Amino acid sequence: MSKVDPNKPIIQVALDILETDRAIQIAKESLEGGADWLEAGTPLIKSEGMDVIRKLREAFPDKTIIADMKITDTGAMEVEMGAKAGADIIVVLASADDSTILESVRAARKYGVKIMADLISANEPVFRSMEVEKLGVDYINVHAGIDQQMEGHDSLSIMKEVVRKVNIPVAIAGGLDAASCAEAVSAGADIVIVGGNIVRSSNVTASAKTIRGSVDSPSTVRSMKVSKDEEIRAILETVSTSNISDAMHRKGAMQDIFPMREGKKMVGTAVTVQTFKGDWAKAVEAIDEAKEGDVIVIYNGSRHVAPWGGLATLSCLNKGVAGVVIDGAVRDIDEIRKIGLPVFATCHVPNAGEPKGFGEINSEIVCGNQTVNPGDYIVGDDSGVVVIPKERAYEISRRAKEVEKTEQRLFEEIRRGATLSEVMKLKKWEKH
Ligand SMILES: O=C([C@H](O)CO)[C@H](O)[C@H](O)COP(=O)(O)O
Repeated sequence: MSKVDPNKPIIQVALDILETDRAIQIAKESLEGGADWLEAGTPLIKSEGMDVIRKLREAFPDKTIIADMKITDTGAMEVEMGAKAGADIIVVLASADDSTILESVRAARKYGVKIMADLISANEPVFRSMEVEKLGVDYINVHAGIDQQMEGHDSLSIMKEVVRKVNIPVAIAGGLDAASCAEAVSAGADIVIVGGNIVRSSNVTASAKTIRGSVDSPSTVRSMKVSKDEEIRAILETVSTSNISDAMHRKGAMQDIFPMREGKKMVGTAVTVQTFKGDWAKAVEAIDEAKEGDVIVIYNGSRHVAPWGGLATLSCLNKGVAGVVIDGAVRDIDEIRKIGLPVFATCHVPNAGEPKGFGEINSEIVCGNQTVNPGDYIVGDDSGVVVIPKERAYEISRRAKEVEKTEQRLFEEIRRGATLSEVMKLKKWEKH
């Protein structure tokens, strides 16, 4: 049961933005959507220093402001800094030494502010939550960090245990959306801390309103359980190959592979085919090996003889294959376009070669200068094709989604009249 006000859980919006002026604007839009508390996120504090707390205090004199300083040492000195800059609540890492937490609590009492202990990466988080309560902290935040979220961690199951063990208000953070906010509040969270799903959306006010609705009426929110593969595919359908390449530190794109028909998105898992110039047998046999939702990825290497054409494309359509990628040529381009299956290739040419039978299906290949293994996720769109190694598919798809959300907000700010370099403060962030 909530310890603050069971009928009105608090929405704390985490301003994980790098510039004060953008953070203030996003804070304003979040408040209009029903957010309650404003958090100067750790990246914002690192980028702008304590001045951002002063500016937030100036802009929002009546609002509760949290300084997410994640204090690890010199508790008294840092709490004093946060308090004097205007914060109401200061965040200390629960994994910090007891001496640091005690000093933070003592300083907080002296300056009339509160302490929130963040359980991010704490060993034995449930036990530590009881310890830090005894040390005098005012709030506990059960938190899956952003990097941890990308690998599939969430904080809900731990939070459910923590709320039963402590008597102080409990916050939860870590990639929360409307569904997980509702679940957290139903399980007893007093404060939901939401970053990306509010601050990086193109319509911050509408996103905050959606979260407000789910937090105030959690029983009306439905969540659907899906498999990891379904989750990965669903995310990949919504992001672009450029988002994915950004998420992979600007890697993963196949070279010299182009869509044979634009406007066709392709998402699937690889069936790989190693073929040889002038031989189309293995490429076509791979259609029988492929399952619904697979992408056939072929290395052929010839720009003059095509191992693929219209008949093979139609066979793929019948089997529910998601698309085809060929490091090499295709033919029957008019038929391929009519059939509508996404096909990506180096070029097109009328010659077909012969079905000789050399090569291999489902071994590691290199296609478009990228290594592809069977089962890797392959995404294609008008910009080209990217390969996501299957071992990192969940993480990369989540990171690509974050890239896409960040861009949505940048698009919105550019629509309002700024240029890209202005929004990104490009000069300031050039490498020195
Ligand atoms: O505290 C946070 C993180 O460690 C970066 O500073 C985030 O503010 C917190 O996780 C909430 O953000 P989302 O996970 O994006 O909702």
